[in-house]
Amino acid sequence: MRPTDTVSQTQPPILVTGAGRRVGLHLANRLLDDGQPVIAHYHRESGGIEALAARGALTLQADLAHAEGALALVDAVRAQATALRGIVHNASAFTTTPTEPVAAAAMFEAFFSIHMLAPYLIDTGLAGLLEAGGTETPADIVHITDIFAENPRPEFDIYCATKAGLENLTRSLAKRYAPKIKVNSLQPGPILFKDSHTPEMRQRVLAETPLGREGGAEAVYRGLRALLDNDYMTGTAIQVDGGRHLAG
Ligand SMILES: NC(=O)C1=CN([C@@H]2O[C@H](COP(=O)(O)OP(=O)(O)OC[C@H]3O[C@@H](n4cnc5c(N)ncnc54)[C@H](OP(=O)(O)O)[C@@H]3O)[C@@H](O)[C@H]2O)C=CC1
Ligand SMILES: Nc1nc2c(c(=O)[nH]1)N=C([C@H](O)[C@@H](O)CO)CN2
Repeated sequence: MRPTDTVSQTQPPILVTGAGRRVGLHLANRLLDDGQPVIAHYHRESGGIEALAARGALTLQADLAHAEGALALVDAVRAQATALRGIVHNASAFTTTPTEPVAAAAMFEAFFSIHMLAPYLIDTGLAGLLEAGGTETPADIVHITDIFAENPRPEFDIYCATKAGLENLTRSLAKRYAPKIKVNSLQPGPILFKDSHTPEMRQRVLAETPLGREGGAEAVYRGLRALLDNDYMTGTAIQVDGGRHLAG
């Protein structure tokens, strides 16, 4: 754990996990653009995380593939902040399931930890800071899942199953923490392809997407804003997918 700065006292910060690159980095930067203090969790060092620190974000490293990493992150946040405006669970791993059983088992343990156990330990461990925000507006927990949590793709069965578990935790924690904390999920679709996606793979995905294009990280930020700015939503999900969930 390496805190690199103190947290601004203007208003309670929002913790964003997996903020070192891609969507998580974009969410952290856009929250800072909006004057919202940020605690940026990261896994591996990156230029993006250094830039967030230079913008005043508190940056904290943790490997969420193990419970100890999540528990250490909770301790580090509690040592640096007396209240939180929100938590955005963006950290995730994404790959097809190996055919070899031992490798599949190891992946299941890691994906269960990253997608379910770490969010659960962080949400329950930091609920007191969320409730200490001191305003009438409920604090926010946002779980970033996937449209395929509802209708899985078998080649990604472990990824989809653990994301589905996070969806279910969204509803349990929404019941548990109301009215002081809202708990909702964002279900992205084709937001940002990886370099490993071939042109054929991209074309196949976009052919199943009514709006016909990649959404981009800003589409996820607009979904996050919709949840943060609405004090009458909890236990629900917003699909940010260009309509791909309609593909069946
Ligand atoms: N991109 C897309 O089209 C879609 C994305 N989503 C979801 O949106 C979110 C953001 O997507 P995207 O930016 O593409 O995700 P990425 O896979 O590019 O990044 C996820 C983040 O999680 C971090 N992470 C991975 N493993 C660990 C670990 N063991 N401990 C802690 N952090 C870890 C990564 O850090 P590092 O790289 O340093 O390991 C990275 O910062 C994810 O939850 C994803 O499942 C859902 C559907 C579509
Ligand atoms: N953690 C991640 N989850 C997902 C990613 C990703 O890059 N990282 N990407 C996808 C796919 O691009 C999919 O949405 C389009 O085929 C899904 N989840």
